[in-house]
Amino acid sequence: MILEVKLSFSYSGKEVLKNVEFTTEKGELLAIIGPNGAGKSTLLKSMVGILRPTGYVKLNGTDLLSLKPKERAKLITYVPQSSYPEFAFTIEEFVELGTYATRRDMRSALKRVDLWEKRKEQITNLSGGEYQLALIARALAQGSEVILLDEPTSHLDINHALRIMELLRELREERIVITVLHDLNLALRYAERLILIHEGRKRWDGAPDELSPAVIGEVYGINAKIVEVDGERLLLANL
Ligand SMILES: Nc1ncnc2c1ncn2[C@@H]1O[C@H](COP(=O)(O)OP(=O)(O)OP(=O)(O)O)[C@@H](O)[C@H]1O
Repeated sequence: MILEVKLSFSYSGKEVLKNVEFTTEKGELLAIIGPNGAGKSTLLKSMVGILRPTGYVKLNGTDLLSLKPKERAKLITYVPQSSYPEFAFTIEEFVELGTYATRRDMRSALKRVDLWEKRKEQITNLSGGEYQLALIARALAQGSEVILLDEPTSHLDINHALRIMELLRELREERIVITVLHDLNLALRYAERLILIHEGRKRWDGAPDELSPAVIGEVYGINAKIVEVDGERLLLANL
């Protein structure tokens, strides 16, 4: 399974995504990093067809952007940045809603994120972290080959954040998983590949081990240092 992407996008004349090009495959957890306003969400929304970019998103040679929305939705799923649900569904209704999920898909997705026991509860009763897990379960139930996540660990405590990263690492064996991450240390630790976006362009692309503090420092406008602790690379930063 191979995904080839080349995209540009403008918001009413202002180009915010400038010919961003990359290829990824199943088995590689790909993290998109970059400062606020760099174009990361725009990239994901363009890939899933919420926005109408120019370029292509080819899955095994088929351009997903040329498919009808219903057909596209079976192949690529987007987990948005968590915003609080407005309607009082139960968790199981929420996961089934608007997807092609069967009851069996729904059950296995909820079990996978540890929400099966709570399935009869109202979605509005969940904590921020549990709601994020429900969003991910909904995407899993959809069963698409490509899953895009926009900052799945924001608002989460360290325990939930690590659980989600472990889940993504597991999922990347079965699907193409691309996630926007703000937490660079989570990205360094869990991703196998990083793409750094800056001012709408791809600024850097490579393995976390190869990312230099100088590039991070320049793009984020900080003094960055990478130290090694117990074999893991950790980013330290100050202004
Ligand atoms: N609806 C919109 N109309 C006009 N400009 C927009 C719109 N949404 C985003 N932008 C602009 O596009 C650029 C990229 O925004 P985007 O949300 O993709 O950045 P991001 O990297 O995801 O940022 P963050 O990390 O803060 O979520 C920003 O300059 C932003 O102001």
